[in-house]
Amino acid sequence: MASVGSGELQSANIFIPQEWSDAADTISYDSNTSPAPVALVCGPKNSGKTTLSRLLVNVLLQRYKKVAYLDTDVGQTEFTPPGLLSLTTIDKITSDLSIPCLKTPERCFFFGDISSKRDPKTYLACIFALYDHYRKTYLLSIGGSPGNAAVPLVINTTGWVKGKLYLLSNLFRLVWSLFFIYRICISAVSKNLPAGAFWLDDDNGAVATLIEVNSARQDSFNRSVLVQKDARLLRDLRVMAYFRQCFPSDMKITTIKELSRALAAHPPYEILISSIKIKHLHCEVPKSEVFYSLNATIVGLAVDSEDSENFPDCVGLGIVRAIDTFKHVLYVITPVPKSSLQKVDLLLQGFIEIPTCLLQVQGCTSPYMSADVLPSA
Ligand SMILES: Nc1ncnc2c1ncn2[C@@H]1O[C@H](COP(=O)(O)OP(=O)(O)OP(=O)(O)O)[C@@H](O)[C@H]1O
Repeated sequence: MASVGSGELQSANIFIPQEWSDAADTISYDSNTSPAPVALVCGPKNSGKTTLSRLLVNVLLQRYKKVAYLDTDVGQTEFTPPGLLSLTTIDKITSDLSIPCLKTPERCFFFGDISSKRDPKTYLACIFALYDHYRKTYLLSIGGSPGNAAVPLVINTTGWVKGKLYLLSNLFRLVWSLFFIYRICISAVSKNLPAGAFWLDDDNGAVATLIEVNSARQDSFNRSVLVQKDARLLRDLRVMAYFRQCFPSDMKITTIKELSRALAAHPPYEILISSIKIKHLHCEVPKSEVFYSLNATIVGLAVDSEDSENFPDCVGLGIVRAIDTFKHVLYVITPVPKSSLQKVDLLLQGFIEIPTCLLQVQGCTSPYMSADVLPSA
């Protein structure tokens, strides 16, 4: 396959400095080794980790048919709505490095929060389960053979802030087949991750190559800086883009008001309460309050694992539209296809919320969005 360098992969509003290009090309020069490379991108919040990860995926797709992407950034997810930890395979180069797009992950868990803070143990365990899935599917079964059959892995991490070093170090240690660690730095040294292989114990030999690059954005003094973004707004947009998928793409929904009304009018799925389990993550809810807490919220639609050691697979998100306690039925809106929905037997509730802007549309009465639609508890 003819190869173009990473320089040719940049998009209009994204600037790829030479340093980034060279760093990204390293992964493809060294890719003749077996097994396929595993690269992890880390650095401070808003330093460009996601943008660099997308560039790495594009560079790898010039050499490999498929690239796996392990998204550990629950607050700013790449291919899913927020609150999910996922492993996705990609087979097409992204033409615009500045925008995320929704994709159906190969494996996905509902973590149910936008940060690992509340439950770092479960967070790391989910990531390890996803990595293990990658390892068993793509490293062990194919024998790690180089070439088109091999599937490299890019891991994007959550923005590093002081106090979270143990979490990142543990994550690095879990992923034993790491080849490259891309560490993005900014000029304000105190905000950077410690230099060198900070995650290794003294007696643990370093195997991964550490590649340090500066953030691409510079101020007028040529200092590498962070680009602030409105994380909450971006999360709300991802949730709305996700539920927009409930409707055909040619249906005219261009404003929040139109989406809100379309969701209010959308026929929900009926789920018999007796056919599912309900689990609240990160908090305990008294039995008598379970339905009150579920009503008009976002839930993870999951398939309970028979093996209690495993996390339940999540097939997507749903909005609990209403609950009829007399009929023992839950009404759920979701873009998940019926075939996948039939396997769902567990609803997971966390802290992922319906965007306020969707609930506050003029003419709709929150949380039911409009009158005369469905009975509720
Ligand atoms: N090379 C670049 N050229 C232009 N803009 C960039 C570049 N790198 C990052 N940005 C912009 O900076 C902002 C932060 O980038 P990005 O989302 O990649 O950072 P991040 O480190 O992944 O953030 P987070 O810590 O929230 O996960 C975005 O608006 C992005 O478009």
